[in-house]
Amino acid sequence: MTIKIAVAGCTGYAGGELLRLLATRDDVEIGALTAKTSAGTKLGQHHQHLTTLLDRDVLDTTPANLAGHDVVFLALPHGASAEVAASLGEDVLVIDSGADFRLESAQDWAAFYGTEHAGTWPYGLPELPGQRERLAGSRRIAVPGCFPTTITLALAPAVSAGIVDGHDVVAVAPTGPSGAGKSLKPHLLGAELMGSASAYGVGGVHRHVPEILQNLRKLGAAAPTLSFTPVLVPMSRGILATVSAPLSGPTTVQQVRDAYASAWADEPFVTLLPEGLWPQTQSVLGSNYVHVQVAVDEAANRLVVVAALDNLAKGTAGGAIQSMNIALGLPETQGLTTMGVAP
Ligand SMILES: NC(=O)C1=CN([C@@H]2O[C@H](COP(=O)(O)OP(=O)(O)OC[C@H]3O[C@@H](n4cnc5c(N)ncnc54)[C@H](OP(=O)(O)O)[C@@H]3O)[C@@H](O)[C@H]2O)C=CC1
Ligand SMILES: CC(=O)N[C@@H](CCC(=O)OP(=O)(O)O)C(=O)O
Repeated sequence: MTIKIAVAGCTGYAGGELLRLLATRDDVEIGALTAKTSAGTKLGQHHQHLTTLLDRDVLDTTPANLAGHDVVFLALPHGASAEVAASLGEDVLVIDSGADFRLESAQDWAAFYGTEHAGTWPYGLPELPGQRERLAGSRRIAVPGCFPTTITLALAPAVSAGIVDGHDVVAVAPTGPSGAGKSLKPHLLGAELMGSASAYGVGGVHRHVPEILQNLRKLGAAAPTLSFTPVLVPMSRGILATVSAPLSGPTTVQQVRDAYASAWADEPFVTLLPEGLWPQTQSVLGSNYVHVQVAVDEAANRLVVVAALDNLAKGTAGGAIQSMNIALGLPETQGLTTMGVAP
């Protein structure tokens, strides 16, 4: 069976990574590639690394251009997905990289995005309890944000096992500018970015806070609280999150390791590193893996977890393809790499 796919938002970073991962698959046919202001250009003008697709035309994002595909990936700015999705048949698998359909609470949506809530689709994080079953056969999938994937997975086994209860979670996460998309932003110009690290979205205002709390509740946390600080650093891709939370009771690091190893024994893309190895962004670049390491800070009585992923791979496009595989009944790992790129 050949799966005919379209990518709306093909000229952006997420669209480019989707195509990098999909173009080499024998079971995938690359159909329409669409955008907005770039319509009428060639894909090679935007993604010179996509060698076999350089001559492909970038079309306008219209219902007619997106018709006739088995899967349509939406890699559009927040707020643009609902209208496009509404024009696609219910039999078409629509996978949205944006935030529009991630949150269950319309109040949270209004508070953090300031527009009308479009709705809620099955959430594309298969590692959450029961989520593979929800994704199987689904025709609408909301891909998680890159920080929510990192921070949720960092804590998931600990919350599920009751090692922490999800209150007073503190997360600090350096990330690269590719997370902000390709459009021009003054604070992302090379001169401002190079050689400097800067916090942003400080004080509980980043829009990923409600999404992470929603995930922690799904893992069993009754009343989770989170203080989250993203930090922009000069590396093109990657997230390295350090997440800590108070221990529920006396716990050794071996007990924590056992809980993580057992929770992830069958997970294809999340792993607890061997003792002594701490996650590095470079080791997961281009791969769909999340690398995790744990420690117990006895003096502070806190669990400390460090997690690394590639925001464009497992954090967006790789996660989207993992969910597509599940939805279509394909092997979950098809077309996704486990090895990073180094040095
Ligand atoms: N970058 C990342 O690491 C992550 C991104 N995401 C999400 O993925 C989505 C895409 O992000 P990203 O690729 O970084 O963004 P970019 O800004 O790099 O790309 C946006 C794309 O959408 C197109 N576009 C913009 N407005 C419209 C519109 N109204 N109709 C049709 N096409 C439009 C642009 O086309 P044109 O060239 O014509 O302007 C471009 O192709 C966002 O919702 C983002 O939040 C999620 C997790 C991580
Ligand atoms: C550096 C930078 O700005 N990163 C982005 C990452 C967001 C993302 O990629 O996820 P969404 O799909 O929810 O936008 C940010 O912090 O908003």
